[in-house]
Amino acid sequence: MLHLASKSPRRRELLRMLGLEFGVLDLDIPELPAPAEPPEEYVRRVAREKAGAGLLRMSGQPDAVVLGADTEVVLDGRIYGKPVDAADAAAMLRSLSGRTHAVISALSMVSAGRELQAVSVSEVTFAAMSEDDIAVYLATGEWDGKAGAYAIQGMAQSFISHLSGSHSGVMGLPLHETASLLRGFGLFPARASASHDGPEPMR
Ligand SMILES: Cc1cn([C@H]2C[C@H](O)[C@@H](COP(=O)(O)OP(=O)(O)OP(=O)(O)O)O2)c(=O)[nH]c1=O
Repeated sequence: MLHLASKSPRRRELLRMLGLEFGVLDLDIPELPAPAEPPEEYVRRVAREKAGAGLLRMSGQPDAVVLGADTEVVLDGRIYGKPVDAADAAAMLRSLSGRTHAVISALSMVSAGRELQAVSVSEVTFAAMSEDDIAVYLATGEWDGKAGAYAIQGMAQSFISHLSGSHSGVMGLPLHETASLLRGFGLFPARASASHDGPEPMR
């Protein structure tokens, strides 16, 4: 049985699109880069820690397969995680304004004795944002809980002028790579008996 080790409603919605049945594990994994830790290594490490903690939680079930994911925004080698408050979000948006940044999403899929990993890197270009634009965006609240203080699945599309890469990857769960890992575990495509409620609206 597949379990998604994530509190993120976006990851749940995206994984549902692949038509599999899965459980959800609510875990709290500390997210803090080590000094001088390269961004991609950090994102991989956190995804692996989430999956590993999920597997530990499922230790009574030897056939459990657990998926963990992590997403960070990276600009000039600096990692932008989830903003702590609106002022932090404003500072992030000012830094991203008028520039192209990377969004790195890492996946780790584990079972007892096996791990597969994948990484999706996308490039996102922001148009220049005025202080007014930033204030309007902050008022939507969309930035809360999102790496880099924006959500590509929402109003942020009004200032994203270019995306090169994976839309689902920027949202937190790159579905092409997820499907590849699931194939590696013999879980994709889903058997016809798996129920599929269909995608729900993005938030
Ligand atoms: C850049 C971007 C990020 N995000 C979200 C995806 C992730 O949920 C979040 C990055 O934080 P993460 O730490 O990757 O994930 P999370 O804390 O939300 O959930 P969990 O650790 O329990 O799996 O930012 C968007 O929804 N849209 C975007 O455009």
